[in-house]
Amino acid sequence: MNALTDLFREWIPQQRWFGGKGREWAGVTEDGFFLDRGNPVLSVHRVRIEYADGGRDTYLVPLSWRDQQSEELEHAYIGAVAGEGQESYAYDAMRDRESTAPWLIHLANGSSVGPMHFSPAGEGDIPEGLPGDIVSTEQSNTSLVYGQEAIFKLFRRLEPGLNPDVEVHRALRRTDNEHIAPLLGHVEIDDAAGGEPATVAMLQTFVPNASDGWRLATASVRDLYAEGDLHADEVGGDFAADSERLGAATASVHADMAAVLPTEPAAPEWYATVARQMTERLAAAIEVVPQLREHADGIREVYAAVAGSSEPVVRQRVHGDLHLGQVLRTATGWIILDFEGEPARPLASRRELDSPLRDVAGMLRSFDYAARHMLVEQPEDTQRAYRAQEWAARNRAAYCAGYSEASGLDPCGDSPLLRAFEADKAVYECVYEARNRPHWLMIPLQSLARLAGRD
Ligand SMILES: Nc1ncnc2c1ncn2[C@@H]1O[C@H](COP(=O)(O)OP(=O)(O)O)[C@@H](O)[C@H]1O
Ligand SMILES: O=P(O)(O)O[C@H]1O[C@H](CO)[C@@H](O[C@H]2O[C@H](CO)[C@@H](O)[C@H](O)[C@H]2O)[C@H](O)[C@H]1O
Repeated sequence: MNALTDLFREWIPQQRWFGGKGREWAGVTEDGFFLDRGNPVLSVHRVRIEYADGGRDTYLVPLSWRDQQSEELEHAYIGAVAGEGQESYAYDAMRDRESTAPWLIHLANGSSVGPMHFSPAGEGDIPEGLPGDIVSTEQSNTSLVYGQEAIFKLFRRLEPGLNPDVEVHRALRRTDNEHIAPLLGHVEIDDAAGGEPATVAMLQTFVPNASDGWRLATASVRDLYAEGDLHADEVGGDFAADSERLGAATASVHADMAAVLPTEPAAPEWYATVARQMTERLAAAIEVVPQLREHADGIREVYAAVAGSSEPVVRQRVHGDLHLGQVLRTATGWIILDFEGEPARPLASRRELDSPLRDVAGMLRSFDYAARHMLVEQPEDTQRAYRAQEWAARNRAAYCAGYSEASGLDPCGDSPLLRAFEADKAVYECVYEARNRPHWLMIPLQSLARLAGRD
């Protein structure tokens, strides 16, 4: 019979949200408590993993329990564990609709259950009583949608401190910004050793009838590829007007973040610090993606230009991982989601003040991705590569124009900082792709060749 930790050892590495793929496990321990003793029973487990490389992570895993195996729940089945006198069958509670209601009930009541504390953001706007359905585009976290009204995001990897997604959305509630989805509540868990609590989850208003930017942008790229003789501005699916509106939405959210959260003019030494941090990240990335070595000198030069720069920068809180998959287009405009920053970075660094150009660079990278991801299958098709370049250039320019019009600041002039942020993001993407989608690694690698001036 399995011990729970044996099940976790087998099951967790296969999960999309697990960020330690490829790392050997040296040990695993868990502690759990019951969040709901109804039928099914819902338990929550903190799973502490020690890696052979000396690193550690703690993941949060909610389980639902049945006395008998259920055919209907086969997709969520994890394994059998010896219980008191009989076996119990463990299921992934986020994929078991019948065990999704307690999260909202506890949030509406502002309960504390064991080490877990539920905090509603306002009065009476939590749709308790509805079951939640898992969002199929599961990424670093796991989300449940409750009846098109609210979306509950479970942060899988626990870190001490308030998650920036909760922190920023909570601050932005005061601004009524029309480009974000309002926060409805959040959940924290105490640290067993008496440290700061970790953020476990957040609940947000669900944005109905929306399409994400990645889907829309890639549909536009497909339209362009289908029309062999036309330019990006001549085909039906031109995306430039949307890119421009997206630029304006980004500027509006940046302005409100600066209004309600701290800001600070960059000190002269900030530029050198940023350049050093990016250089260090490159060195670490080369260990994971040796193909980066070929471009390393050029990239270091791009970073060195920042160290000597005096571009005026007011540092502020930023999104930190802005890309087309993080924005939703509704009938009236764009909504920006997911302010938790790059999931692989330590929380403290994701909460640091930064230049808003960090986000602009993220979105510019995303236009590049949208244009080029269909070249992965046809790397030799130079005509398509040319057209991809044309689409990316048109939409990047439109995004910058929208940002500039809304903020009065052109983010995309000849800026060493912007270029370096693009390179830094592409280095991050190389590591991300090598770990998650190796066949897409060529997308950021080719961009780095261009940014580093070798292509
Ligand atoms: N407020 C919302 N309204 C509608 N859909 C949402 C909302 N928040 C997130 N989503 C959907 O859920 C997906 C994952 O959400 P996201 O916050 O980006 O999680 P992750 O951190 O796992 O990437 C998004 O791509 C989006 O399609
Ligand atoms: O949405 P997440 O917070 O999980 O972000 C991670 O996954 C993204 C992939 O979905 C990754 O984004 C990269 O791929 C996108 C296309 O799928 C592309 O639009 C982005 O520009 C590119 O960076 C993101 O970097 C990662 O943090």
